[in-house]
Amino acid sequence: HPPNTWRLSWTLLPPPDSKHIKATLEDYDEKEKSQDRQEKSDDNSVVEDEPDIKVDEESDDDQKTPQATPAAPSIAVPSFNLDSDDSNMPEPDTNDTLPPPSFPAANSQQRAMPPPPKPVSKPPTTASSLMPPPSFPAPNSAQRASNSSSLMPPPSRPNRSSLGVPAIPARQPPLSAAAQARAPPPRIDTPKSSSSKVKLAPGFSPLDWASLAASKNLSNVSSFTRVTPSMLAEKNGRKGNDAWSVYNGKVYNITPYAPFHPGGKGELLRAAGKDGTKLFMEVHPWVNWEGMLNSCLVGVMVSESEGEGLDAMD
Ligand code: HEM
Repeated sequence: HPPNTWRLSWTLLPPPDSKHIKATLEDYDEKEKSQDRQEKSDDNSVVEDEPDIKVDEESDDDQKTPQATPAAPSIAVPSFNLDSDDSNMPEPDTNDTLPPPSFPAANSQQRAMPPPPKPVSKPPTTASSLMPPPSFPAPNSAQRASNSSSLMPPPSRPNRSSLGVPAIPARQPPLSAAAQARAPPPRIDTPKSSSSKVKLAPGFSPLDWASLAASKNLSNVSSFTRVTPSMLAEKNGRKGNDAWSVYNGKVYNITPYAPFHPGGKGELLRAAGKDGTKLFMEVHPWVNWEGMLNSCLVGVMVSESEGEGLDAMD
């Protein structure tokens, strides 16, 4: 870095003086000529002196760009010299001074390696340099030169049927507008209500039945009865007779309950005069018939002989 005083000396330079510049230039030319003569005499060469090109300095003196000349600074500028014997500066110990480090290190392997090979051909600088990179493996690679069968094809998709997955039916091409107009409207299957409940008449709701059944005995028999199959068959709800049904061995008079049956009177009377346990359990095994029909209990189912015997005993 130049000393800061340089900047100062430039600012303190006197204004350019054409006479001073001219004198300096002439002095410089004289010195150069004397040097040339000295060199030529030393070489003993036969080369003739080059003709001096004379420039009419007087004519275009005013048009020349003023040149600055070194001038002595008006103030004392301290000078520094690395070679100077400065007692204030610490003397470098030449024994401890190491040569500047070089890279790579002298004992490294990298230094022993040969320089990288120079590219054979210059990289293209035209539009071809914008081409996509070469495919992999390279066309001249050993991998490509070897048997191409070593490159396995991608695995095929597993057969859906082998995985136990039902095959998806192929899509049909969309119908044209005319075909759509001719075609019947798409059938939208509304989910059929699985309920077969009937609309009960007012005053025949389950709550109405509960209150009625709790109020009185609806069996229409004077006492607990042993019902034989022949007796049961007569109570089928026809000809003004009550309808009796057997559920799990117990005989119930189902006639008072018929208008309250959510599944309808007809459904209930299918079991009239019979054992309705199987039908009942097929439709609604969760229904607690014992609690609902307690007031309708007639008796228990007995065999024909048992009924007779009991009657005889009575
Ligand atoms: C005395 C005996 C019976 C009693 C106490 C009884 C009672 C009931 C009750 C409480 C329901 C409503 C069930 C619910 O909402 O989940 C019902 C529904 C029904 N019951 Fe009975 N039932 C009897 C006998 C029968 C018999 C013998 C049949 C048929 C042969 C039958 C056919 C039906 C049907 C079809 C429904 C409509 C089920 C539905 O769609 O939700 N019931 N019954």
